[in-house]
Amino acid sequence: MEDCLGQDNTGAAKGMPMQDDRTLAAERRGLDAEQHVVDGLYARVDELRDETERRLADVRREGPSGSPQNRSERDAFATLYEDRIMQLNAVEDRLCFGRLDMSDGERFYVGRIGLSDEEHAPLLTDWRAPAAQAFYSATAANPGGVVNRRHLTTRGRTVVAVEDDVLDVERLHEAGLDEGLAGEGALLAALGARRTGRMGDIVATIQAEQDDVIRAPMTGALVVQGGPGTGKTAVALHRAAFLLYHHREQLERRGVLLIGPSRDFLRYIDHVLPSLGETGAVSTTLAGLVRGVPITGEEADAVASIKGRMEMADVIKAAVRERQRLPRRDQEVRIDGRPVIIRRSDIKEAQAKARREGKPHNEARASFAKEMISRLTTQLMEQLDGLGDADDRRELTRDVRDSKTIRIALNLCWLPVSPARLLQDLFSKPHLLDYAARSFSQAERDALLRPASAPFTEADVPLLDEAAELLGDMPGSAPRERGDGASAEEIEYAKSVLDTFGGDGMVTAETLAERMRGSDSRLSVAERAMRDRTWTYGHVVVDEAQELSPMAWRMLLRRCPTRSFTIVGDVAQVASPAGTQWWPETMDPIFGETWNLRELTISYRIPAAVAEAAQAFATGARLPVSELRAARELDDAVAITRADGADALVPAAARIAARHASEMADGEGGLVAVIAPDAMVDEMRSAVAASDVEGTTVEVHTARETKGLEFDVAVVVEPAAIAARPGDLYVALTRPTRRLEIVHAEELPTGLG
Ligand SMILES: Nc1ncnc2c1ncn2[C@@H]1O[C@H](COP(=O)(O)OP(=O)(O)OP(=O)(O)O)[C@@H](O)[C@H]1O
Repeated sequence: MEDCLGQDNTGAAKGMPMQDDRTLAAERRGLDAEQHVVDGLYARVDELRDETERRLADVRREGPSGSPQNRSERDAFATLYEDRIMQLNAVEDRLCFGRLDMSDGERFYVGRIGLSDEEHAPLLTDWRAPAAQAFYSATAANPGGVVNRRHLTTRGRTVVAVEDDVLDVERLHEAGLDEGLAGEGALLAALGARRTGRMGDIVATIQAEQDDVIRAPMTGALVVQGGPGTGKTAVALHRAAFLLYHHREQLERRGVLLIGPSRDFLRYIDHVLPSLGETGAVSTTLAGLVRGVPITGEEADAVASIKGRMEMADVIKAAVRERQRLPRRDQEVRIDGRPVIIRRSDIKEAQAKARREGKPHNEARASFAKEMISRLTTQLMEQLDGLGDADDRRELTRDVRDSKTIRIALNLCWLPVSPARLLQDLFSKPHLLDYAARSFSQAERDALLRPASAPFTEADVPLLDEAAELLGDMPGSAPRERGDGASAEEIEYAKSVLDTFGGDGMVTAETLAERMRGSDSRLSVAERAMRDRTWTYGHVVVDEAQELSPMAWRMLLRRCPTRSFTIVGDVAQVASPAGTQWWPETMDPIFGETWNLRELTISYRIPAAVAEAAQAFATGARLPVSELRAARELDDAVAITRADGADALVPAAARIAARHASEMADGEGGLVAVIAPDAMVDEMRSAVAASDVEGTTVEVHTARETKGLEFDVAVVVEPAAIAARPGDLYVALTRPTRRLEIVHAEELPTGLG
């Protein structure tokens, strides 16, 4: 151990200059030694991949013959091997990124996945394993048995740098280690990298305050508040990977649901979990949970705000109940010339009976209809003066059921309806709104009114879901596949299969048993979950959670009755009128005592000067900002340009964007975003297209579209207009990793000057 302690990639302990040949030679030796280890690790991955590919080929070669049991067993194994190959491919980049030297002389390497040799001797420790925690949490003051923590930087399969944090001061007489940021060199290199438009994992440089969140227990709800760029999204994703690793049995069966604010955002993060070796999470937007209804409409904030209120649950309930109607009077109908009376009192009793069964409206309709048909048949039987037998009753039942008049009459009393239709009717018919939303003011009801043909909006999503819950499946729809799970016997069998063939920890016996059950069970958890609206997940991760309304939370709670949530957000960035400005106000009613708040305080995205400007604006606008320190200082990180009048604004912004784009095109490339007020976006797009630069993209966005995203350079146009919603401007100002350009014609908002 002695040879490499206290040396960084340049061979020197922190603070020690490397000057002479001896140091350089030691550095070379250090790199060579690590290269040797890393070569061994990649060789093991190759070996495992070859072996799995061989097994997959064997399974495929057997073809579709044999008993159904054999076939489904083979299918299950094929899926298993395919998953494993995918996992081994996904960990290729930066397979190993750290090494820990412990005070008892033990040494181990930390990487994306755990690896062991044929004799099961450990080669690489999974970053999520308890033994790897010290890599993220050890500090000089609290080394936890770590003498040295080494960061390995690799390019492809080559080790290009090593960097040491010496933590045992006694042994090495070394001091001056930073307690807040572990491995600053590796961290700063990661933070300074050009942005690609796709988020990468931070597994090699997770910081102590982030690690605390990632490894927190799974029970209850964990709310993580943090300013822009503090790594909330990164931490949420790494936490999902951590939980999947530690609670594999539970989570593999129920899955993890990840809710993001937009499709663009989901695309931005979609590499992260696979690169951590996890493919079991379902990522979607709230709207994505309501299938088959396009969400394309927009509406005023005031309307969205009303729709987000918890009282809307009662409105939807009343709207559904309104479909169970009582006729004003009895109605006489003739069946084969014989009279029967559809009595108001019978309908009332049959409805009450059907409701008592507790099924959703559409599903309970069958009970209502059955009861009514029985009562009407009894009326006909009575006309036979006691001479009718069971066969007569059966025949009369059929006559009643087949009568169109009766079907129409019963439908009017208990009308099956889809969630979309229910909402369309509710919001387009004033008398329905007056009935269902009677606790609302007249002005609120008027605000909710819209034409029946109006498209659905984001704020309708939780309402559609609420309606779907109360309505259930339409009569005649295909039965849902429920995740009832495999029987104990099937699980036992799967265990013995695993013992024989060796699953290599890739899959639990339960999952394998479910996959072996039949064709549909072979679908992944994600696929099954997405097909079944009533699917409940093992854990739910919510990003940009400050945007969710009380009705949206209600919708998510239904998907995780155990209330195991990771919730990340920033109340200062809230844009939705029904969102959260203060976590306790939203969380207390939902989670009671079972939620915890953690804060992240260091921004890894924005340079210090950008953080200062954004915080000054936010404080002036009285946004509920939390503490924010920037991990990096960069020169010239903020520039302000005053355009010569409103007409000069767009050309000025386009020129600045083009200048940065061309500078970047000369270097490593990168991303430039122009963030403009909604009304200026089209004009800005044409101006930018006209000054397009080869090889670099300049994107034009509204502030809201950039939520959660980041760019090397952000050109924020006319902040005063964006600041109509202060949270939007705060988001816009905090997107750049390198430089913030502010271009304005109007006065700048308070704090930005
Ligand atoms: N420990 C870390 N090591 C390296 N990079 C990090 C670390 N933590 C965060 N980052 C990087 O900082 C950037 C911001 O992270 P992230 O998007 O997760 O922040 P956020 O808190 O969700 O921001 P916002 O509130 O603006 O959505 C990302 O590029 C992320 O990869």
